[in-house]
Amino acid sequence: MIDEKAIAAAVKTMLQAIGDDPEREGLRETPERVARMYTEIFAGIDKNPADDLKVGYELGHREMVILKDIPFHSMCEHHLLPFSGVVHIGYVPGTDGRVVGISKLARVVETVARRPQIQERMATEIADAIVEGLNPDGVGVVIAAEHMCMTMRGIKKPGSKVLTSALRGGFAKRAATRAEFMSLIQ
Ligand SMILES: Nc1nc2c(ncn2[C@@H]2O[C@H](COP(=O)(O)OP(=O)(O)OP(=O)(O)O)[C@@H](O)[C@H]2O)c(=O)[nH]1
Ligand SMILES: [Zn+2]
Repeated sequence: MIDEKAIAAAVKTMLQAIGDDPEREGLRETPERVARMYTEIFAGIDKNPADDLKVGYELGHREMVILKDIPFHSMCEHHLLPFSGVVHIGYVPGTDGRVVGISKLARVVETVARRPQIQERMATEIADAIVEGLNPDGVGVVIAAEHMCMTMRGIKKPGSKVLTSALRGGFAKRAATRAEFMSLIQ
């Protein structure tokens, strides 16, 4: 449960600590506003992303399904600055041929993005949620993102892209499955 009062108090302390005046007109409502925003952008903390996959269909489909270029914004847990980009997800249904509504894959992305994150773990959590929720033959996740902590501060390398992946089941075991996925998401 997100404690908006505690967030607002902390933001007020931080504004004072950077030497600004939290009582000046422009900042007076900022602590509460940031608290409401945190409730929105960290809404995935207590959720199990596999729950997003409960509504499925046994279509008997046994070929690869891909949803690519799913846009997301998340917050890097090191600096609490955004990192943003796209996720590509592919899976091959299991022996029951169970598939989910395509939007449910994007819901999994939303759930894991709305936590303090690192990009590697985000890929892992998406892949593991699909394994748990769908029991597929295999799943592949590739994420390409730009990190504000590397563009607006620190090393300042705008345009540099971080790529991470997580492969499970047939995507990890079979080079041909992996190659099919990688060529389709290009
Ligand atoms: N592996 C990984 N690293 C990340 C991610 N997001 C941010 N980082 C890195 O986290 C690291 C934190 O490094 P520190 O040395 O503790 O912090 P810092 O002094 O602010 O580091 P600089 O960014 O190099 O200035 C940095 O190298 C960031 O680039 C991510 O999603 N995955
Ligand atoms: Zn960072």
